[in-house]
Amino acid sequence: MSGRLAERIAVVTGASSGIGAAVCRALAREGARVALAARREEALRSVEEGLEGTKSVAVPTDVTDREQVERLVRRAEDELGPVDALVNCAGVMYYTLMRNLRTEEWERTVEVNCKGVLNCVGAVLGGMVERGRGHIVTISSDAGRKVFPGLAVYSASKFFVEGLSQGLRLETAGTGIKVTTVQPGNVDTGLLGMSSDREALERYGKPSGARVLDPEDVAASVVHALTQPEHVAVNEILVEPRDEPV
Ligand SMILES: NC(=O)C1=CN([C@@H]2O[C@H](COP(=O)(O)OP(=O)(O)OC[C@H]3O[C@@H](n4cnc5c(N)ncnc54)[C@H](OP(=O)(O)O)[C@@H]3O)[C@@H](O)[C@H]2O)C=CC1
Ligand SMILES: CC(=O)[C@H](N)C(=O)O
Repeated sequence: MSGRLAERIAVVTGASSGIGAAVCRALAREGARVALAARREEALRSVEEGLEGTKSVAVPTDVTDREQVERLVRRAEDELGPVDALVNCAGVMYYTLMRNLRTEEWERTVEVNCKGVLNCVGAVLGGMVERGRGHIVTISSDAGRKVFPGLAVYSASKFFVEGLSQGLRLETAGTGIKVTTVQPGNVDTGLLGMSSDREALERYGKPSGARVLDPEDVAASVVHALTQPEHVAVNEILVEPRDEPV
């Protein structure tokens, strides 16, 4: 398979829908071998079936479970080869007003968006350092740069991802590893459907009417970061709908 990422091996979480699925398709088109991870097995397999002519493996995984994530990376390495790139797309977003105390949704956000990313980074980092190469890309958000009302916990989780990535980048400089965050504004996916706090949704979750991003627009940013020359690190990409700047 030819392409700018030929023979590169990528693990993509959140691969069963939205941005993660688009990232898998874009990486496969560039020739990468892809390990797809998320919890919904059927959706994962249907994304895998749509990948064009590359080797892939679909591994049902809950990123909040460290053992499952370690198993994912072992499967990827056994079936595809040493992992060159991790793309963290798995995430949840709940519109909640702090005073409405949606504590389960707060906890879920921390579990998936913060601990899930830590579990995935922890599972690939040792191998990348040993091999002297690797790229960790995390789908953060424009909410990782600026807090949105109704999204205090979500924004905080994305600030966590930004802080983690900065620290990782500083500590791994000189080891051959690159660390990128992609910070999308609104993207046309099912992410909004998760909120149960009607008041928060009503106040802050209504679409502006502007044309938002497609998942493929975000996937293109991931491919851009992954296809730079060896000495070039694209550390952050802010990509927003033209008519919704924050
Ligand atoms: N849509 C938007 O406007 C924006 C989205 N983002 C970020 O993009 C990322 C992807 O979201 P998006 O594509 O929009 O939404 P989707 O809801 O389409 O995708 C979320 C993905 O995360 C997976 N996921 C959720 N929980 C877990 C878990 N515990 N373990 C493994 N996988 C999990 C889901 O798979 P499954 O349910 O099968 O486990 C799904 O594949 C998120 O991190 C989000 O914060 C950032 C900015 C804007
Ligand atoms: C703050 C936002 O709504 C952002 N578009 C996101 O979904 O992360």
